[in-house]
Amino acid sequence: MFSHILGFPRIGRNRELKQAVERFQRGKSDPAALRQVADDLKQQHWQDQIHAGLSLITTGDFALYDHVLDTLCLLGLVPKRFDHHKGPVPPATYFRMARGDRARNIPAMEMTKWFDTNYHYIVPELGEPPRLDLHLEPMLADINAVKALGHTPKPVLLGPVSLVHLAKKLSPQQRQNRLDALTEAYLAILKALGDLVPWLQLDEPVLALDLDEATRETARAVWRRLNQAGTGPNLLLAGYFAPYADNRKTLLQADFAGIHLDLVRGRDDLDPMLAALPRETTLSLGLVNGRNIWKTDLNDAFQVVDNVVARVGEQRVMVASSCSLLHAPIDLTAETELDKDLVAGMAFAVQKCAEVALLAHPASPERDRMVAKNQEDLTRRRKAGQVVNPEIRRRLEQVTETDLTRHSPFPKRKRAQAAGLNLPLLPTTTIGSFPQTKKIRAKRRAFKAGKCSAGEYRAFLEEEIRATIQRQEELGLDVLVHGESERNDMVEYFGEQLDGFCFTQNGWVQSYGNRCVKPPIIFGDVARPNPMTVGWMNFARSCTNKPIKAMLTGPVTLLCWSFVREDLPRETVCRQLALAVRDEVADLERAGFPMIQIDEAALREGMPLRRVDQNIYLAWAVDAFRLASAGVADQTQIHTHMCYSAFNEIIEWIAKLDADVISIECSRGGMKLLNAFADFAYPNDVGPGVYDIHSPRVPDLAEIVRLLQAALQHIPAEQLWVNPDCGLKTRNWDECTPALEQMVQAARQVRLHLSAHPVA
Ligand SMILES: Nc1nc2c(c(=O)[nH]1)N[C@@H](CNc1ccc(C(=O)N[C@@H](CCC(=O)N[C@@H](CCC(=O)N[C@@H](CCC(=O)O)C(=O)O)C(=O)O)C(=O)O)cc1)CN2
Ligand code: MET
Ligand SMILES: [Zn+2]
Repeated sequence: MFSHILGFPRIGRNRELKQAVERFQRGKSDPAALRQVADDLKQQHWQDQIHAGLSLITTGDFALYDHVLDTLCLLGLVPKRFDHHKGPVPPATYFRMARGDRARNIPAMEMTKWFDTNYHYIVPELGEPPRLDLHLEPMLADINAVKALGHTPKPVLLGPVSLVHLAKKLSPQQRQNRLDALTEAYLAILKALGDLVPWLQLDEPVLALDLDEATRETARAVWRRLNQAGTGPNLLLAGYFAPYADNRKTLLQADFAGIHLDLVRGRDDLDPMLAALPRETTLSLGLVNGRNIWKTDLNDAFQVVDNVVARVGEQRVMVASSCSLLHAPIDLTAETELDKDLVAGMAFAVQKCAEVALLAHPASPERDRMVAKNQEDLTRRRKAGQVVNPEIRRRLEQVTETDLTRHSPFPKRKRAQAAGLNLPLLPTTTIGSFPQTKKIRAKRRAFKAGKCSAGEYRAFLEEEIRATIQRQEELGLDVLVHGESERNDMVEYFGEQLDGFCFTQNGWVQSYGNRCVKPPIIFGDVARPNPMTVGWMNFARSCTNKPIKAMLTGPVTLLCWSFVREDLPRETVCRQLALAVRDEVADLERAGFPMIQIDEAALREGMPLRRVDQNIYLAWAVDAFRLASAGVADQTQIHTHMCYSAFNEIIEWIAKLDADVISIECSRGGMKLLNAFADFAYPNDVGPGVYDIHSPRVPDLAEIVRLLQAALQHIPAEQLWVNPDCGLKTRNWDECTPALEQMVQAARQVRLHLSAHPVA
């Protein structure tokens, strides 16, 4: 029986990739040095898979920045503005596509969420007629490298249907035309692969989405053509993150030699798939969860494998991870500080490879022993301390609708807040974080390593906060923030102060390009033993007479950006988090903070991919936000923030959050997002981002004025706030100071214009 994973994490055990990419971007290394790091990492990942005992070794899953960007480069699909004509895309151009170019004033390609994960991909631009120019050398080199190790490579390629579906908006004709061209390109790839490898994994993650009949029809035609190529490897179609559900029929009609099932998210697919499976088709059983850090229940998994083998025969079964392991940290053995009972229940990428390999073993005493050990480990984890907190469970039972509802409706609150705050029209503010400089990170590392005392660390951060506030005063911003310099990450920082969480030392996961996160682990009931932010906020307030907006992360985002226990419904864990945030909000209000921002950056991302599941999620997610935020008096202004959010379909739910002010990412889309707000007559205040913080490029005054004027077409001036798209932690001061100067200047200019031309 074949065993394989859908992809391995790319960053390296010690984030070698991040360091190498940053060195290259700073001009401190050359393409050869960068390539050497990439080659070493790939070798390591193959060795990890070989060592685990997997029978197919995955290639083509590595990327220096993003795998969608790599696919575009493999196909030669470089947008015109990057001025690349023919030949392999050099690294400098590759990174320019991802990050833009400040010196040459070339905007970056867009980046957005990869399905419902915290990974971000580069959005393909296929608006210009494609000039396909295949560069298969890296793909073939990897295949040959694995062969040279004496193993069977299984290359992965993002499929044409998904590539076009994920691209920036195309007309139906453009879509068809691009698909036709891509199909030819993929046929050429199959031809080039010939009989070099037995399988090619063709990823078509769009199968996790609700597709209309026309899209399915086109997809089927494309896939059939690839499958009828008559040359090249067998195609193993891989979808993941949701059941295929009503896309199943299309898939079955496309003649794939193999079909992968995500049996973590799509267990319901299994029986109907078995019932309808063509006689020759191989099934890949995705039994090991690529999205979480808990061990697989091997007893349960073997039952599935044994059943399927009994039905279709061993020859036609593979075992696999549910999706790519990109979303998991790399190696549990690096974690020496975690509670041993909890560790007994965990598996990171390397351990998951071993689980998959084991699942391909035929029944034997050895296998029985491994399963027994697995069951013992799972029991040990279940019994680990602190899992149940009776007080929290009691409090949650007592929550009523009143706890989820503000005292007065928004118009009345708005008057009460205006009286206390005295802000100008179009108030200017930021989203919370200011640059996390090397200096700040180095100090935190020294503190965590015991090389700097708590007092020294505190004094250092207070100086950072004081300086950040002074800079904001100099910039003339209306509502100030403390800058978040004390936070390693907006989720990890709160997790560290809550019961029920534990932390890895090195459990990094790629979020985009060189940026990684270290998601905390929620293993037990969540409770907040002490205030988490009040001390820093008080200090910030002592530095200025201007209003300070206190800064929290909301319950849904804490949930989505953590690894979560699986013995309670997510909804319940989320409500526990909401209670903890609610207590913090109450403490901040009592301490006299009239503005509190509760970030829900992940609210949209956490939405299930299938429409049938969405309303259930949105209902509990919105309730969790309300539970966290609604306990305050009318005068207290609740802000929230969301990034990368396609809101059009969920605007009613956004309104139900009933935040007094919402700031959202908008600038790259030229305020198009605001159509939804205008069409729905969104009642509360809105701060559409007017400055793209994801690029080092500094916007000019006219550009921001234009965006503000566009926003005023949709949102009445009385409801409009002025702010960047997101936090500034990834920028440096040289980038964000001039950008914020322009932003404040633009707000002043538009205010003047409004007072000279009052709207009737
Ligand atoms: N969880 C989460 N998800 C998110 C976001 C977010 O902010 N958090 N933002 C959106 C975009 N995604 C992002 C993800 C990560 C980063 C980011 O800046 N990550 C940092 C790491 C942040 C961190 O946790 N830093 C720690 C540890 C830093 C570190 O690496 N320290 C070095 C030393 C640092 C030095 O001397 O330079 C070391 O230990 O070796 C800290 O500050 O304490 C990075 O990759 O560089 C930004 C945006 C969406 N998803
Ligand atoms: C990813 S959303 C970021 C919100 C947070 N308050 C910040 O400014 O960094
Ligand atoms: Zn954001």
